[in-house]
Parts: sequence; C-alpha cells; structure tokens
Amino acid sequence: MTTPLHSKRGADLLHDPFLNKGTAFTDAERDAFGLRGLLPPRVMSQDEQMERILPGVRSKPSPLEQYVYLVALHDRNVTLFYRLVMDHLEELMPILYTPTVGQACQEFGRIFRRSRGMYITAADKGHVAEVLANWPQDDIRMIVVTDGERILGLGDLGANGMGIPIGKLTLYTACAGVAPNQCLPITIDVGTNNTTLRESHSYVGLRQPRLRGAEYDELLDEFVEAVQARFPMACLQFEDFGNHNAFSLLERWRDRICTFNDDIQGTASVALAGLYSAARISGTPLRDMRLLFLGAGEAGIGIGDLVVEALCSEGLSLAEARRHCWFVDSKGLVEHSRTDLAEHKKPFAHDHAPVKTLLEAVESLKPHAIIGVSGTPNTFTKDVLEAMARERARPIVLALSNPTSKAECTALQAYSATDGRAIFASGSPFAPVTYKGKTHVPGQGNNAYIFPGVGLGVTVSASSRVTEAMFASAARTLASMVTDDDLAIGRIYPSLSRIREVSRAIAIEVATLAFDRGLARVERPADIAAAVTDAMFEPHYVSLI
Ligand SMILES: O=C([O-])CC(=O)C(=O)O
Ligand SMILES: [Mg+2]
Repeated sequence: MTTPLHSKRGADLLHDPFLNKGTAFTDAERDAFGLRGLLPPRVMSQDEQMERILPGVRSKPSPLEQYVYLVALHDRNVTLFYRLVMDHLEELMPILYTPTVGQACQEFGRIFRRSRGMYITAADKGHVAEVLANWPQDDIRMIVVTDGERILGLGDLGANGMGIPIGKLTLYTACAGVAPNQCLPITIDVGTNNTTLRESHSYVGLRQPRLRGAEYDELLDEFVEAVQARFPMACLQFEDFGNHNAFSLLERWRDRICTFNDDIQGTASVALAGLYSAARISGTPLRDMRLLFLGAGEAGIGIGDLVVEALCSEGLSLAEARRHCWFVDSKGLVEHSRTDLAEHKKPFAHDHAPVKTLLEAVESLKPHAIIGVSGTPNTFTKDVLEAMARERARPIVLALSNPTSKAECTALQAYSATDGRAIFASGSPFAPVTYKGKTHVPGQGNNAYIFPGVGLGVTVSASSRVTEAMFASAARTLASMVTDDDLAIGRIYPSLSRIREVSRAIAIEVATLAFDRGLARVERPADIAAAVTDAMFEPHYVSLI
C-alpha cells in the first residue's frame, strides 16, 4: 500500500482546486480516493481538457466574460488554469491582467463569486494577527497587498481593488513559476473616498471614508508586523497605494523586511530596460539623454531614481545624473521656484523658468524621451508628438499609464505624428500598427517583465531584503534579452512569448545578488541557475498515488 500524498477523498478532493484534476483523475485514483460515480466515466488527458476549455474561453462575447470564465476555471482546477494560461500567455495576459483586470476591479462586486485571498479591514485593528491565522496555508512566500487607493490609473476603487493583487500573483505563477499555493493576495480595506462606488449596491467593501493619518499608519504597522510573524519567509509587495502612502511605506520598511513597491521599483526597472534598448536604436546612450516625465508620482519618481542610480554607476555625480530627469506634474514643470512641491519631487526641481504645459516643456528642453506616467489619457497630443519629432530623429515615447484607456497616447498616434520615427512602448498592450507600409510592433513597458522574476529570485534565495541593486540588475538582464530582430520591428522589449525565459534569467541574477550580499536565508546551492529552474512550478498533474 502506498501512502496518499494528502488525506482528502471524494467530494472534498474534487472541491480542492489545488488537487482537483476533474475528468483527468485516473481510474486508479478514482478507486483509491472514493471518486467512483462522482465523475463522468471517460478519463481525459490534460491535453484533451485543454481542447475543451480553450474554445470555451474564446466563445465568450467580451474580455470581461472571458475573465469571469477563467476565474471560474481557477476556482475549480488551478493546474489546468495555469496550463492554459502558460500555453496561451500572449492571448490571455490582456484578460487576466491589464487592461481587462482594470474593468474587473471596476465591476468586482457584480462579478464576485468565490472569495480569494484575504481582506484585512479597519475594523480588524488590534486583531490582525488573529485574522491572518485564518489563512489555511503556512508556507506563504509571495504576498501582494493593496489598499485600493490608486488602482492602475483608475483611481480609488476601495476593496474592489482586490483584482490587482490576484492578477499580479497570477503572473508570478504564469510568468515565473512561483508556486500558486505559496502566493497570497491581500486587500487592506480602510474604506474608500469614491462615494459613488461606496453607495453602489454591489460594493463589497466597508462603507466608510478612508482612514488617514495615525490610524492608517497604526493599522499598516500592525499588518506588516503580523505578516512577519505569520509568514516570516514571505516577500511583501505593495501595489497600487496612493502616492503618499506608497512612498512612506517603502521608506519605513525597505531596510527592515523583505518588501518592495512594484509601482515605484518594478515600473522603474522596466522603464530603464526600455531606455537601454531605445539607446540601441537611436544611437544616443542613456548618459546623453534628457528625459521628460509627465507625472511625478510613484512611477515617475521611481524611474527617475533608478535612472539616476544607473547614471551614477557610470561615473556621473548625483547632481549631474538628476539633471537628466525633468518632470511636468499637474501644475507644470517641476522647477526651483515652485513652492508647492511634495518632498519626493524636490530632488528633481532644477533651475528653469516656470512652464505651464507639457508642450512648452518639450519645446524648451528638447528631450530625447517623453515618459507618460500621469494616469491621464490624450496628454501626448499631436502637438507634443510633432514637437518631439522636430527635435529628434528617433523620439522615444513611453505611454506607460494603465489600463489602455489611460495611456497618454495610442501606438497609432505616436507613429503617425512622428512620421513613423517614434520608438514607442506602452504599459498596456497595443496591437501592431502598419504605417506607410512598415509594421511597427509596440513593446509592453509593464512591470510584468520584472516583478515575477524578482519574486522568484527572492523566494529561491529566501532573501531578507529586496534591494535597488536587484532592480538595476533586472533592468540590465531584461535589456540584454532584446534582440536586433526585436529592435528592427520597433520593439524595445523581448516578445511576451519569452517571458518565462526572461523571468528565469532575472531570478538567477537576483538570487545571485542575494547570496553574494549575504541576504539569503538558505544555503547557497552549488548551481543557482539549476536551483531556480527546479523551483519553477510546472502545471502538470502529479499522480496522487
Ligand atoms: O498593473 C499594471 O499593469 C502595471 C502597474 O503596476 C500599474 O499600472 O499600476
Ligand atoms: Mg500597479
């Protein structure tokens, strides 16, 4: 008699999405686990199941309906879900991630079926540890947490923001093979200031205004400490917090626990990689580029800081490096005479006369790149793009705001206003554009190229910190995987079809850094690359007997 790998039988087994195989349970498993009669008789292979499921997804009339269908598949059979997603990543990523995940958050209450992840609320203050104790798995390695205040570029969606941690963790597994049962999405519900949402009948969160100030800080402190106690090996990723809290939480915790902020650091890393690739096309190296950001929030300042770090490592002084980065926020150019600047913008306030608009800033500064991180669509107007095209042979245009509806311009707008000369990438996917007989393939400058690999490297090494050096290294690794063929079609990132390869390469670099810097909490393996590969989850059914 072999001992079963778990104690579940019968209907309990079928209803456990991590163990369930549906019609793929073998005859021997059906006999051993009391499944006889509970399943239709034909035993199917995973390939045969895929042949049934994929047309099912494709037959749905809208991306949101496809999302709902895929979530239902995940709820009953996690292995088959990941097999499907991994084999059809380019097709399904826009459903499970940006842009559709944005709509899924907006409609979260309406499409809500089975709960996933955890909700910690303002009402749990003083009891957060007890709530976390309710999670059924102990060995959690990756947590993505949001408080829903700034979901993509869509603003305050309160507890409905849960779609984002779920979507990010889906990519951890699909793109990097972080084990799905070691992932935990968490929403901290401190209320919402979105009154329309709060009053709507389908809203799932607390119906109260957001906690602010000391009460918020105390709850978050309690949360982080409770996470450390309950899941000491977990990496805690902050996602889609409002600017103020995002910066202050990162400052508070980055040197004390294993944590990072994806919107600040992950986005920075993917943008830096894109600039390295764009330099290969334009012939102007990063150290000679002037960058103009639209938006001076998490993404903008995060990118600025990482660019500065990269330039300093090339020998520039801090002051010189900062002068490569200019920012326009909602009040105009960030410059010395401004008295209204938030702390995080001040290092980038240079000497310049006041300028009100992006167009004037482009005309005055003649940047090599404009980087849209404002969450405001249609801000890279025809005038702005034409001004870029006048000054630069190959203007770099990064419209990074998500979802697609918030992009600063479309791919077609970028190419047509610059006579096809723009080096364009966007946060959310755009289809290829054929302009004057040439087909341009926009790259997706999304932190999805970065965080899964960083997370895998951190888990394999059980790193106690996530460092800036890891994001700089991830950017270099990502850029090194961009081929001349990619650049020839205008794509400054590798094809999404290579994202597992990319994530694996990043993970190896990140884990190596953790071991080299003494941050790892496990013994150094003889072969780090092999250890990373071994750690990657594969969505194959394992025999239960
Ligand atoms: O989720 C994404 O697509 C990228 C991101 O972090 C954001 O826009 O907040
Ligand atoms: Mg985000």
